Amino acid sequence: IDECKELSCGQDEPIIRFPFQLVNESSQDQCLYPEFCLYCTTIHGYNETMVSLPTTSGPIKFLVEKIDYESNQILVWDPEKCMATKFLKLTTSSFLPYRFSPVSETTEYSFFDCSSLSSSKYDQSQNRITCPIYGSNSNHSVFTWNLASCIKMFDINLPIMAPDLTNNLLDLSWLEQNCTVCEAKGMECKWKNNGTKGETECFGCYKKRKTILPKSLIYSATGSILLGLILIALFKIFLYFRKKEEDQIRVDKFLEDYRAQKPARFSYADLKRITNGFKEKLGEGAHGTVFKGKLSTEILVAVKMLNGTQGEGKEFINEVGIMGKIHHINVVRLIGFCADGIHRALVYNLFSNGSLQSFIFSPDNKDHFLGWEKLQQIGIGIAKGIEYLHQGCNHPIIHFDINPHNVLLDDSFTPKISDFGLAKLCSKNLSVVSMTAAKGTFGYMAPEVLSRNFGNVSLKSDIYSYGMLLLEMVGGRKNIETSSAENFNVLYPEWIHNLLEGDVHIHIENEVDFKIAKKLAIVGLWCIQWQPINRPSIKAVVQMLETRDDSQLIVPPNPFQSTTSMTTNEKTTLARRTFQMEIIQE
Ligand SMILES: Nc1ncnc2c1ncn2[C@@H]1O[C@H](COP(=O)(O)OP(=O)(O)OP(=O)(O)O)[C@@H](O)[C@H]1O
Repeated sequence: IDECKELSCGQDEPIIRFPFQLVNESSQDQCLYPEFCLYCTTIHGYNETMVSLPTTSGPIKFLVEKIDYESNQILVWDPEKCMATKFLKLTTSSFLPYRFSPVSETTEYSFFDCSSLSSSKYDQSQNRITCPIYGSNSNHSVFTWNLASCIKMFDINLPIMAPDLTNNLLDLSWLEQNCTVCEAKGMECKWKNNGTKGETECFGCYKKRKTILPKSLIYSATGSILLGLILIALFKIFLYFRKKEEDQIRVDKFLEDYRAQKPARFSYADLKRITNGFKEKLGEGAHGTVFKGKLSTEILVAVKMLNGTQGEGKEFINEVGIMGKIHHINVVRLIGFCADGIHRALVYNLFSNGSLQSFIFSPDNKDHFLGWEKLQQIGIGIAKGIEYLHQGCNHPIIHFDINPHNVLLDDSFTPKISDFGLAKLCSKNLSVVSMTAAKGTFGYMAPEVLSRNFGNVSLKSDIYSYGMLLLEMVGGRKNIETSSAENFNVLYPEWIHNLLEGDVHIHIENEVDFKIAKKLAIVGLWCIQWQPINRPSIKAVVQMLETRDDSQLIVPPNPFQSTTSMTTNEKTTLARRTFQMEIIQE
């Protein structure tokens, strides 16, 4: 827009901007604020800037010599070379928004009437009086200007700056126009078109100001940018190599961890060192002796030295093969193994509390009984371990030897299933397993493992063993000791049935505890159903144990119901008969 252009009447003429407005001399009606309207004219072939001040005693024209927008001052020159006359006019009329530029000290001015002088003498170029009225600073000598023929009119003291009256120059100030609102918006002011006089409006000039930067600044800016780019590049290179290094560390760590998942192989000499010469014996099982060992100050281990008389070591290979693949919180982790000549050993984490067997006590035995809450947690833990073996691995694993000896307890009594010597890997969808020999621990073995008359060997065989373990935990006695070796399997569950019917008295005061005991017993009874098909899956077992709604738990049919009128001896005979059914060899 026009207001944004830098206007002037010529090369050396003052720049015209707000509050001034440049108009054509002929079209003064465009003037929005006449006192601030400037126009261009030519005098003696020179471009000049003119202002016409509309005073009360008529308009007075001046040439504009200089405009100082900082101090709001305008220096004007009288083209008629009669500044004294115009000065007197101005002193006697209002010429707002201008005023004389004030000074701190008053100055005395003397005025002379020189109208009697011939016009030829009004020649300033020859130091002659140029006007009928002459005004001068009183200090000036009257002889300088040949004032002898003039009549002194008067002297006045004015606190204004008019030292150049004789030079036709006059300094005027204009009242500052309020432009703060526009400036606050980063815009500029102009007189409002069609508005009342003095009304302003804002406008924006978006032209780019041409700025010439010093060379040193350009060099230092370029240098800084280059330095910045080099630093960024170096930082990126550093990040790249650090990321690469981190990746390598991650891969190494992964490989290390991956290797750690596999059981390590120990020599016999290693085991001797680890166990401090097989010094501390933890226990003894059918397949070997277990010793305490130390891998490091933090890792304590149990080293199970297998009996050397174990033929081709099939069970050993089996256990290493299976254990190396499985990792679950409720399954013992195999740390390593030893196959060094005739020596074979398995190395596990050490579980300070030993096997569950040593924690099965009657609730009446207040000193040793673990409490029903803890028993329930242990029961659930074992079930989850079995669930992992049955359903969580690549191939379902049947343990075949779930019993309290093969459940170890860590510091916080988390159960860990161990002893995989008899475990068997099954193909994924096969729930029926071929068995060439019935093996396991007497008392926990499912009937079908013993005799094919009871059905096929399957995952349900572990459920049976688990059921017996649960019932043993509830009864607080070791089932194989219940009665004679012949009737243990029959009498014990019957005892539990009687417990559920309230016949056999176990002292449980607490309602919550009673519910837990009842739940464990009911689940145990379902697990030891004679027909594998009637036993729940391990998933269902976990669900039943974890349910809070025990109203859903139904006591399974009592396989001994029809014999309620029999004496214990008669039941034992029946049971023996049942057990004496023919074992079908595969
Ligand atoms: N990792 C272990 N941490 C602590 N004690 C253990 C560990 N492994 C075994 N034991 C102890 O050693 C005993 C013997 O264990 P082992 O597994 O050899 O025999 P078992 O399970 O009792 O019998 P079998 O080997 O005939 O099944 C256990 O009863 C237990 O007290």
